[in-house]
Amino acid sequence: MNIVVLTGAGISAESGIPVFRGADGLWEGHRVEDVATPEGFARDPQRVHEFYNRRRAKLLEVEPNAAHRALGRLALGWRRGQVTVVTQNIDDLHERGGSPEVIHMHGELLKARCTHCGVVTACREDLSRASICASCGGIDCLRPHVVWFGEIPFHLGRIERELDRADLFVAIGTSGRVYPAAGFVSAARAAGARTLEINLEPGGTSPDFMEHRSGAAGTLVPEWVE
Ligand SMILES: CC(C)NC(=O)[C@H](Cc1c[nH]c2ccccc12)NC(=O)[C@H](CCCC/N=C(/NCCC(=O)O)S[C@H]1O[C@H](COP(=O)(O)OP(=O)(O)OC[C@H]2O[C@@H](n3cnc4c(N)ncnc43)[C@H](O)[C@@H]2O)[C@@H](O)[C@H]1O)NC(=O)OCc1ccccc1
Ligand SMILES: [Zn+2]
Repeated sequence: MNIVVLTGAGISAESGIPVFRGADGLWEGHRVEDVATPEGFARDPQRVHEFYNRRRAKLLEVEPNAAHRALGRLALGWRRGQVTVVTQNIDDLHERGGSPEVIHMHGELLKARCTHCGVVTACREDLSRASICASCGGIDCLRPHVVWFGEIPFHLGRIERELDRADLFVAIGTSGRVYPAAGFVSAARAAGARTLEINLEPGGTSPDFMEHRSGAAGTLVPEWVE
């Protein structure tokens, strides 16, 4: 039985990472166009660096929660097939929670990419226009290694293959508003998978979920895994 798990900001909420939508959401006070698009970065790179520097500093302060750890146990203990964790999150809490392999379809906050030579490097400190690329020596050329709106997500081929052979698709803590991730449940269902949603909100985010469990991921995910 192959399981594909898709996670969103809701799985990291109980670790103290703000979600995107809603009061005190990440998008509060920031126009997506300004901080999460290539055009916004071209217009005002310093504003975008500050937006991601704050999130990076916050990430280094927080810990994975019971939901991250439960998925880590599942992936390490599952003998009846494959467990594939696909996340829209750019934090490293799945890895710190014990997940051996995580597909970051929207990139990773603790990595920077050079817009000159394309080299991706680890990044745990603030980025700015004065940052220097360790590979080509370029300056004012590093950007967060994340996928912005209008950019093609990473690993789509691999993800489509895993969705095709999934027997169970589980979405945890995602509002299902951003594509192509929001379309994965329909693809999995069309491939014959059972589909389960775990989300704080009662109403399902898509008619393609056969089962919906409403509650906090930190409580429901360990229950589901056990
Ligand atoms: C807004 C939307 C309509 N726009 C899109 O979908 C666009 C495409 C598009 C444009 N116009 C359209 C019109 C119609 C359809 C699509 C489009 N998509 C793109 O641009 C994508 C790129 C999108 C990626 C952008 N980058 C992100 N992140 C990285 C950066 C960063 O993080 O700064 S998106 C970012 O926002 C999304 C936020 O959603 P969630 O994670 O779900 O978070 P949210 O706050 O919304 O919800 C939290 C949920 O958790 C629940 N919850 C809260 N607490 C808990 C709790 N404790 N327990 C359980 N659940 C909980 C809540 O109830 C809630 O449901 C995530 O994807 C996240 O990664 N690229 C692309 O399409 O390229 C072409 C292409 C595509 C395929 C093939 C070829 C070409
Ligand atoms: Zn470079």
